[in-house]
Amino acid sequence: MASSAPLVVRLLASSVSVASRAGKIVRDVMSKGELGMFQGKDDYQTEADRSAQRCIVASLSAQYPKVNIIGEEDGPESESELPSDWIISEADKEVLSLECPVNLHSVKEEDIVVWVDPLDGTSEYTQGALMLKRDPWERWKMYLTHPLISIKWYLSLLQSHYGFLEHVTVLIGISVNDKPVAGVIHQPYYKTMLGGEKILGRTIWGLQEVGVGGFTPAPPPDSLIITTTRSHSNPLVEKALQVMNAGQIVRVGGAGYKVFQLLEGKASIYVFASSGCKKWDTCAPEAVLSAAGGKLTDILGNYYKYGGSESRPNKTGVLAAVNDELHSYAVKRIPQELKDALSK
Ligand SMILES: Nc1ncnc2c1ncn2[C@@H]1O[C@H](COP(=O)(O)O)[C@@H](OP(=O)(O)O)[C@H]1O
Ligand SMILES: [Mg+2]
Ligand SMILES: [Mg+2]
Ligand SMILES: [Mg+2]
Repeated sequence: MASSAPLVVRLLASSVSVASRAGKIVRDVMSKGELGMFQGKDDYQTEADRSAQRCIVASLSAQYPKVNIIGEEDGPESESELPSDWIISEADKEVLSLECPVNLHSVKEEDIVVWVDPLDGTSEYTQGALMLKRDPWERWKMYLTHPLISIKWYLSLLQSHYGFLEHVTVLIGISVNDKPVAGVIHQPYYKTMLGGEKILGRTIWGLQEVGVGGFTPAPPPDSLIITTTRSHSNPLVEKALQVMNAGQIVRVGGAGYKVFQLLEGKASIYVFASSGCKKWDTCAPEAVLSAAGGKLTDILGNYYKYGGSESRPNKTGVLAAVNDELHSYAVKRIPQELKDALSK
């Protein structure tokens, strides 16, 4: 659909629509039960990661051919043709009607780099699958052959594995001149009940100077609650958590989901003192969080740059907070030797 809205607004509106379609692909791969998992360069990837990325990249590049789109999954190009319903040309109407910030009015396609993480939280996606995939008879056998496992314990295990799927997000971050200015976080397994019917998926978008939509942020918790990785910890990550003096540490998967935790008032600071996250993990979360009044940087307090030639790893970690005050508190608590260890 042709629209006279400025490019950044159109691209954000298209990204909102395509992120939902990618989220459906993620659910469909899980329902088929065959994840096609293999060990990529430095982490696992599944059929859902690959297919969701193909859907996003093909849809956006068809409409915005000169935009530089960088996705996480850079494996060999698939030979198979893309199903036609994976090419999305719709654009979210609410976003299309937004007032574009003045400094973004004249942005051209060549000035934009889009960072795509088709499935953030792959570890949680595969672990969520583990319990769902298992044959019900196999589950009963597991229960019957382990008399020490109570039904209550078993049900809570099942619940917690299914709960991991909520950590999965689809991330599309739009950067202009190195800076994330707009972004989309879509959560394919979020459940809402509408008139007795279960609706899956929700999307939050953020645009610089405009704010966020699709979701209403909640105030931060009264006490200091930190959110961090559940599957990629190491001694430096743990050290940085210890020094925060937090009342509670919540370990969840994915950079996108951790920013949801901040915006839902379930945590106030996100700390990850490790070089494991990449630009596609943080571009959309940074854009959305800053549009909501928060801040995402490395653990030294410096912003990352999102130009196309920047190195992919976020070498000096991630430190994000719901406001500037909590962000500076966290930067000050990180000891110099930890900052030095990551900067090496
Ligand atoms: N040590 C590491 N090696 C590889 N990827 C890492 C990593 N630490 C973090 N990441 C990536 O950063 C994202 C957030 O991690 P976490 O859930 O641990 O906070 C995940 O993205 P993906 O799931 O998209 O690969 C994860 O793979
Ligand atoms: Mg990955
Ligand atoms: Mg990721
Ligand atoms: Mg990913």
